[in-house]
Amino acid sequence: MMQSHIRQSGAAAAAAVALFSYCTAFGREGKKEENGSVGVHHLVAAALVEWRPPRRHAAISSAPLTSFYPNLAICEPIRDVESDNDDDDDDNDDNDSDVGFYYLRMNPKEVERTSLSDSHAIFGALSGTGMIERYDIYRRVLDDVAVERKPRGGSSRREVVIVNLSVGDKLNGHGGIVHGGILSLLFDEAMGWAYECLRHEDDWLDDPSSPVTAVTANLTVDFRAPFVEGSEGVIRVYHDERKGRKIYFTAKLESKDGEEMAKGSFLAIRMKYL
Ligand SMILES: CCCCCCCCCCCCCCCC(=O)SCCNC(=O)CCNC(=O)[C@H](O)C(C)(C)COP(=O)(O)OP(=O)(O)OC[C@H]1O[C@@H](n2cnc3c(N)ncnc32)[C@H](O)[C@@H]1OP(=O)(O)O
Repeated sequence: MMQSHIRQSGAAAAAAVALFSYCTAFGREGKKEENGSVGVHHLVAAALVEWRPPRRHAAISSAPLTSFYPNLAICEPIRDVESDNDDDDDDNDDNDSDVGFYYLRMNPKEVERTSLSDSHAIFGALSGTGMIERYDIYRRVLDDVAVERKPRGGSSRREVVIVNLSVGDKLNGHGGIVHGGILSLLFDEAMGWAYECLRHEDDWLDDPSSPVTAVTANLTVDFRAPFVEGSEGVIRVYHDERKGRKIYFTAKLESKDGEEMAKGSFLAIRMKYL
């Protein structure tokens, strides 16, 4: 109802830039700039009790609340990125360009695995100043029209999750360059969230009654450019294919300027007994 749509065709990059710019325009403490231009309306999830994401995130994560972790987010209309894209001519758009989506921020504290802050690598031991300073996960949600048009079956490549992240100066390999193992970790986690998001889609699991816990069986990362300490970036995870228990993903890490810093491919396998 209140959701705005980000145009998929030609505007995805703009959306990402807007998302990134917006996320990084505010401090980690979530202070909103005076006279900030984003998000005037908000819906608060009724079930939200303990944790509320800063408004800066809510502004890019408009969502009609669904049964999918219903207490994850405060919802506000997303920023209208179309206004940043005036080159687009509405009259000339074909139907496909009307397909829309928005991003919904996920809350790790709602999830048993990631809420184990003492033992979780990203949200626990390696979280903090100089280390993983930000790891904000957003599920990409299709609007109603897009859902209707979404290809069914196991081989529809699409972006599932993005992660807005920042890494400090204490996780390097070479001086000033973030350790490749750390980047692999960041990729691996992002893929895990993508899997979790997919498996909650009604039509996605061919056999919902079978075990749904998945683990990473294979992870390959190509490092394209040094990700320097103190950098911010965005990981985009794409679901490529599903073959029975095997789920294939690819991902890329983009710098703040949109440069591809690394890309990864993943195979997650649903376990037999968990
Ligand atoms: C909003 C909510 C957010 C939630 C937020 C939480 C998210 C939560 C998500 C969890 C994601 C966590 C993200 C961190 C992910 C880790 O870090 S997990 C930890 C690291 N990974 C592990 O410990 C896995 C260890 N390995 C294993 O347990 C087992 O080898 C596996 C992967 C379960 C496979 O064992 P298996 O089921 O016995 O496999 P098997 O029947 O032999 O083979 C099945 C198929 O897979 C193939 N295969 C098996 N292994 C491989 C391989 N390494 N390479 C290629 N193919 C393979 C086989 O060839 C076979 O293929 P088909 O013949 O069917 O075509």
